Amino acid sequence: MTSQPLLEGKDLCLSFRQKKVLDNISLTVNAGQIITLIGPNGCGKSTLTKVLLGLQQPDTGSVRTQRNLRIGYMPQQLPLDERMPLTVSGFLRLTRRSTRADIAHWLERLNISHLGEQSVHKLSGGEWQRVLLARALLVKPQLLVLDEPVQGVDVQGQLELYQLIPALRDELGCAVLMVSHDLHLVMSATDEVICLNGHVCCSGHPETVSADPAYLELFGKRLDDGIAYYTHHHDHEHCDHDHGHEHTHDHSNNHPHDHTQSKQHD
Ligand SMILES: Nc1ncnc2c1ncn2[C@@H]1O[C@H](COP(=O)(O)OP(=O)(O)OP(=O)(O)O)[C@@H](O)[C@H]1O
Repeated sequence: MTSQPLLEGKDLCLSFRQKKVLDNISLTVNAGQIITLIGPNGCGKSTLTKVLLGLQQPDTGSVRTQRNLRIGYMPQQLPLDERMPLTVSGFLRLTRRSTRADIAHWLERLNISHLGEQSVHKLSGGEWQRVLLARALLVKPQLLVLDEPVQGVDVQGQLELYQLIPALRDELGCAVLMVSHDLHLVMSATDEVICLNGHVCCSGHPETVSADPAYLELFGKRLDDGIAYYTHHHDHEHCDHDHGHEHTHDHSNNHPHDHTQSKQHD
């Protein structure tokens, strides 16, 4: 029996001042799946995310979500009024139906318990990202939507956050839709990649996308320039070689896809 998708966007088009930002994009998010949208700056990743969340109307196309779907959204930016005194715990209590116990749980799970009474205006970029993630988790999401979750986070912190995402998916049984600039950083944390540049350039398992001519056209130059990149070594077995979607992972510890050892410099 196949279950209904959590979310389905069909033939989405959107232009801003005659510039086509979304060009006939369709995508489906199924329960438990981690999907990553990648693409260069300004290619429409955040816009697509907002359209899928119903925060932005498409010109044409449709979005269908499962009834009463609980979505935890971590936006790219959340401007706060600097004049408003607000602690981290106070900020998280603004989330609907959040309890003190849930807040304490997520602060501890994300290793930021020590920040509970700190002013939200005095946090580092990486700390703020974790607070925003805690806020998204407090709604007990069936779908977690993360727009550039590692923005302002140092490289070690980025690796930790990307290792955390599949673990959170397993703990909550939720699906994840996230936005990233860097396929090689996220490839161990994602089941499917959708590479955008207005339209969908290519999509599929991260290994497949990283070798796709359309992906290399967009990102290949970066590798030629000699910037550090990752080689991904599988620690799991694929059941379906043709489609590459079904695979079993070893989730026996908190870091189910620890690929940090495979970092290679060009
Ligand atoms: N509300 C808006 N009005 C006009 N133009 C917009 C609006 N929102 C986004 N754009 C434009 O649409 C394009 C896509 O923006 P979007 O934020 O979706 O890109 P992105 O892929 O998320 O970029 P980045 O990686 O830099 O975050 C950009 O050229 C942006 O300037």
